Amino acid sequence: MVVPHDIDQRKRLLRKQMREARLQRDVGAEAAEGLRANLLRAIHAYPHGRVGCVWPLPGEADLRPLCHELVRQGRDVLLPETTVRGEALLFRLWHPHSAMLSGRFGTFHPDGAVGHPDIILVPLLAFDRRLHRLGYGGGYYDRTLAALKCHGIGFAFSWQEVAHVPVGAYDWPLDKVVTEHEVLALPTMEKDAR
Ligand SMILES: Nc1nc2c(c(=O)[nH]1)N(C=O)[C@@H](CNc1ccc(C(=O)N[C@@H](CCC(=O)O)C(=O)O)cc1)CN2
Ligand SMILES: Nc1ncnc2c1ncn2[C@@H]1O[C@H](COP(=O)(O)OP(=O)(O)OP(=O)(O)O)[C@@H](O)[C@H]1O
Repeated sequence: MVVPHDIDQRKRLLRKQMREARLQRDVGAEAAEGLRANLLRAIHAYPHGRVGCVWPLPGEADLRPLCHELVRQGRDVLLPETTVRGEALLFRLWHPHSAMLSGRFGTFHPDGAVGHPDIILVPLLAFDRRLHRLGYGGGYYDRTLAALKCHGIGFAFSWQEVAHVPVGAYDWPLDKVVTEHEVLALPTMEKDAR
C-alpha cells in the first residue's frame, strides 16, 4: 500500500529530478512554437470560453504570443495572481497593454479585474499518459481546478513525460496535456471512471 507520506516524498524527489533535467535543456524556440500551435488547437475545442493563460517562469514555454493571438481572436484572456499558500489562484483580466505587477515566487500578474476562466492552461514539471501532473509543490493549480471547476489543459515539452506521476488525494486530473508533438486526452469511458 502506498501511504500519503510516501507519495509526498516521491513527489519531492521527482520535482528535484525534473528541475535538474530542465537546467540541462534549452527552451527550444521551435519546440515552443509547436507547443503554442497545439495549444491553440486544443483551445479551439472550447470555442467560447475565457482562457486562463500564464506568464512564463524561467524554463517554461513562453505563452505570451498565444495570449496576444487569443485576444486577437476575440477571446478574454486572464492571468493568475499568486495568492498566499493554501489559497486558489486569483485570475485577472489581461490586455496587451496591461501593466504587469510582480508577485510571489517571481511570477507576474496584470492589474485587471478579477474574473472566472472557463479553461485554464496549467504549467507543470512532469506529466504522464494518464494526464496526471506534478507542479512546483504549492498545490495552487489543484486548489484552483477544484474551486473553479473549469477545464484544465496542461502544457509541457515532450521530454517532461514520465512513466508515472505519484498521485495524492488532492491531485486534480487534467482534461488534456499538450506538448510540441501532440494533444493527449483520455477516451470518454476512461475519463468517467476516474
Ligand atoms: N508561470 C507560472 N506561473 C505560476 C505557476 C507556475 O508553475 N508557472 N504556479 C504554479 O503553481 C503558481 C506559482 N507557484 C509557484 C510555487 C512555487 C514556486 C517555487 O518554489 N519556485 C522556486 C524556484 C523554481 C525553480 O527553480 O524552478 C523558488 O522560488 O525557489 C514557484 C511558483 C502560479 N503561477
Ligand atoms: N484542494 C486542496 N485542498 C487541500 N490541500 C490541497 C489541495 N490541493 C493540494 N493540496 C495540498 O497542497 C500541497 C501541495 O500539493 P502538490 O504537491 O500536489 O502540489 P503541485 O500540484 O505540485 O503544485 P502546483 O499545483 O502549485 O503546481 C499538498 O500537501 C497537497 O495535499
